[in-house]
This record gives sequence, structure tokens and C-alpha cells, in this order.
Amino acid sequence: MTDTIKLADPGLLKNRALIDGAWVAADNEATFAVTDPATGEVLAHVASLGVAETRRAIAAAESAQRQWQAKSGKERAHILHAWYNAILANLEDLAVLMTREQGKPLVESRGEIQYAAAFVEWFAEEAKRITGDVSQHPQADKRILVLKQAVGVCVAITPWNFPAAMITRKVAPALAAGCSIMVKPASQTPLSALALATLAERAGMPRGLIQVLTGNARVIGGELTASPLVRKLSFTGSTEIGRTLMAQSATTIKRLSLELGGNAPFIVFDDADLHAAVEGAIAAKFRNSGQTCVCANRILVQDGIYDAFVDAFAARVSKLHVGNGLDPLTEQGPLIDAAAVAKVEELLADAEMRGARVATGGKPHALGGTFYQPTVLADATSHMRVAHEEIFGPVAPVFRFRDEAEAIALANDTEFGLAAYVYTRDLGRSWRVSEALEYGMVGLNTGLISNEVAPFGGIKQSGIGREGSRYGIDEYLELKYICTQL
Ligand SMILES: NC(=O)C1=CN([C@@H]2O[C@H](COP(=O)(O)OP(=O)(O)OC[C@H]3O[C@@H](n4cnc5c(N)ncnc54)[C@H](OP(=O)(O)O)[C@@H]3O)[C@@H](O)[C@H]2O)C=CC1
Ligand SMILES: O=C(O)[C@H](O)CS(=O)(=O)O
Repeated sequence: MTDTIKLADPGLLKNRALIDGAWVAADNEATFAVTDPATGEVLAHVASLGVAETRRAIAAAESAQRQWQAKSGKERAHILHAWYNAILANLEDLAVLMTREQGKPLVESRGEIQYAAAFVEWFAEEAKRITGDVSQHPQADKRILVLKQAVGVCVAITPWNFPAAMITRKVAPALAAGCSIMVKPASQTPLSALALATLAERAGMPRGLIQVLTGNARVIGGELTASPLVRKLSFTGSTEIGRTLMAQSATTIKRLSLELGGNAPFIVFDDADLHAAVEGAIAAKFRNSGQTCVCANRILVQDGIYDAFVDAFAARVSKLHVGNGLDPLTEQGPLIDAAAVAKVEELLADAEMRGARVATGGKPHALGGTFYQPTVLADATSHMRVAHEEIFGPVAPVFRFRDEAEAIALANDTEFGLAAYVYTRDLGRSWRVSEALEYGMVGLNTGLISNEVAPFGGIKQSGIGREGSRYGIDEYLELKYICTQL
């Protein structure tokens, strides 16, 4: 373990996986490197588990789950609240760890830790409110009872862009429902998951209930999806991998929650508040340097306000401060890796070849590495790849539209259906457009829609199920119907 990460509590920096309450190296001692995307420094060499370790984890998960589901919701809530408090008590260390391994500005990392903790707090409360019902039977001498019971052994496979929130958004409802869960974090950002699991241990979480399996995704994922003991998979990541995991889970008919890719339209009508729309577009596009699934991927602006919007938006974007996430002035960190930069460059070249105009940015940043200039592209059209592919970087293509009908048609012209945003001050239009948009989530005059109380998720090829909110715990519960003779 290198000493490049300075934490108040060095015990939070783990490079071993967590199996059945033990911090273990791989059986063959294999490791993989975790690097700082801003500097290229190697932060840690983390255990790279294989099949045998994964099978041991599955056995431990089954045993732990049987004991855990026998506890009351109140008992489960008590431990979840302790975990919530432990996360907040170590917020600064967790934020520094995240910025080092993922690159986002420290202020965003702090925000994500609070967001991650909020899911633990929310589902600690939900744990005590799992109810069923008793109904009349068609026959007077019988009764219908409906219980909600834990799904059982669960798996979470999570992405690098939100290394803490995507863990607790799955682990918290699973534990609240009485499940056990094995987490396979992204190999680029495992340190946050390992730190969260360390805090869960300290909070009194029983051994084997949360396990963190680091290493080769295909090997570990293959074992987890093949096992009939695993009853549920919750995945956040690309649609491509979501399809793979869905297919692998079909053999054993697992329950699935899939949070996949997006292609969010950000629609600005002539009657919108221009300043609010520009600020909303900044928030929706450039959070995490554009590396979120709900980022505005296409900015659609009505003809009457188009030029004024592009000028104001480009002026604002040109002032975004790019730098190392540890620098308090930084508003835009590096992209996660060179492949992400290459993808952005490819999409930009295609757009410019097909007539887009760079209003600001458009090149790798002078800092080098994976830093990229926040970019606004004017005169974007549906003939360009940026109209149909998830950019996952700090590039905002701005498209024109004439009227409401065209805006809705353009917005819905995609296989994705995660998030959409609408800026208008017309009440009727806000209802008509929100209802017509084929998306799981709509931001009305706001560019920030994510919180623990809202049902987060998409339709079409953006996924299945909802996370957070009072609906999120149902993903980890089964209904049991009991018919009783009086
Ligand atoms: N809808 C949503 O909420 C979100 C969607 N996304 C989408 O994910 C993409 C970017 O995130 P990214 O992490 O690159 O997505 P990936 O789908 O590549 O990876 C996500 C996770 O899946 C794992 N994984 C990759 N291949 C396999 C496999 N064959 N079997 C099992 N697990 C596998 C990865 O492990 P490893 O790192 O070891 O390869 C990682 O932990 C974008 O498309 C983005 O839109 C991202 C975040 C949120
Ligand atoms: O991984 C993501 O992109 C997150 O789901 C986005 S959010 O929940 O932070 O909005």
C-alpha cells in the first residue's frame, strides 16, 4: 500500500477483499493497481479474487442472510443507523479517498458521501416499515394474508463514477429488507467500497452480511450470476454490460435491478428563464465532468432563444476551472481514463465533420493526461453521433428545434429512457411535455434530480426497477400469499 493517500484514519485504506468477516488477499496473491486519474500515481495494489474465493463468499452470504432475516426490522435499523453515523463521522477521509481514485472535485466527493449516507439513513427507517396485508377471501371461512419477505442472497455490481453512492443505494435497501449482499465494485474505484465496508464492520454489521469482492469482473461476475444461491443482481453501469448480466442471470431466473446508460435531453423553450436554464444546463451537464448517466447528453433549444442561450452558456462554460480534484478551486476534474478521452475526441471529430461549431473548448486541456476542456458545440444535428451515443464527458452539443412537437420527437428519438430536463414557464406545457417524454425521470426547471427520496431509474434500454424512495426496498422483497381456513 503506497502512502500517497493521507487519511486521518489510515485504517480506512484497505487493499484486501472482505470475505466472511476477514480481509483477504487473493488465493494466488494476485493484485491489480488502482491509480489516481489526475496524476497517474499508483494508490494501491488491491486483491484480485478468483472463482474459489467467490464461491467461499457465496457460502458465507447464505449463512449470514439466514441469521439476518430472523432479526426484526428495528434491530436491522439500529445497525444501519450506526453505519450512517460512522460514514458521516469519516466524511472527509471518504471524500479524499474518492477524489484520489475517481478524480472528481473534493466538493463533489463530499456531496457524494452525504448522498451515499442518506440512502443508509433512509433505508434504516424503511426497515421498520415493511408491512403486508390481510384481505377478505371470496369464501367467508377463509382469509388472504400477504407477507413481504427478504429476497435472500444478493449481488451488487457497481460503476466507477459514483464509488460510494452506487454502493449504498444497493446495500442499504438489501440489508433493510433482510438480505445479505456481495459487492463487486469497479476496478478503477474499489477503495471507497472497501472503506464503506470497514465502517459497516465497525458499526456492528454481522460478518458475511456485506462482502466486497475485488478483481476480474468477468470471472467474479460469471460465478455470481451462475450460482442458484444468488437470488438477486443489482447492476449499475453500461447498457452493454447490463445486457450481458441479464443474459447470465436468466439461467437461474434471478431478480434484477438494472441502472444503465442514458441519453438525456435538456429542453429549453423560448419562454424559459435564460439564466436559470444556463445554470441548470451547467449542473446537469458538467457534474462529475459529464460522467454521470443522468447528464444532459443533448441540449435542445427553441429557435427564438437559441443564439442567446449558446452565447450565455458558452461564456459560462469557458470559465469552469479545470484541475486536480484536491484543489479547492477545481470545478472540473480529469476523465477517468485515456479511453474516456479517446471516446470524447471521436465524438467531437464526428460532430465537427458533420457541421458542428465549437463555441468553447473542444480540445484536451493544457494540463495533459485525461484533463479535457469543457466544451460547447453549436449547430448540432441528429446526423451526428453525439445525438445518439452517451458522451460520458464534458461536451455539450446544442441542437435547435421549432416547436413543442419537434422537441418531444427529438427528445424521444433514442433507445434510452433514463432522465430528461425541461425549462419552461408555461404550466400547461410543463405538464404536456413531461407526460410525453419517454423517460423514467424528468427535471422541470432544475438540472439536479437525484436524492434518496426519489424513485431513481429508467425505462427502455436504460434499465429495470427503481432505487431509493419508498419503492426502492421492494426490489429486495418477495411477496408471499398465505390462504388460511378459519
Ligand atoms: N443508470 C445509471 O445509474 C448509471 C449508468 N452508468 C453507465 O455505465 C457506463 C459507465 O460506467 P462503467 O463503469 O464504465 O460501466 P461498465 O458497465 O463497464 O462497468 C460497470 C461495472 O460492471 C463491471 N463489469 C464490466 N464487465 C463485466 C462483466 N462482463 N461481468 C460482470 N461485471 C462486469 C465493471 O467491473 P470492472 O470495473 O472490473 O470492469 C464495473 O464494476 C456508462 O454507459 C453510464 O451511462 C454508469 C453509472 C450510473
Ligand atoms: O451513476 C450515476 O450516474 C448516478 O446514478 C447519477 S446520480 O444518482 O448521482 O444522479
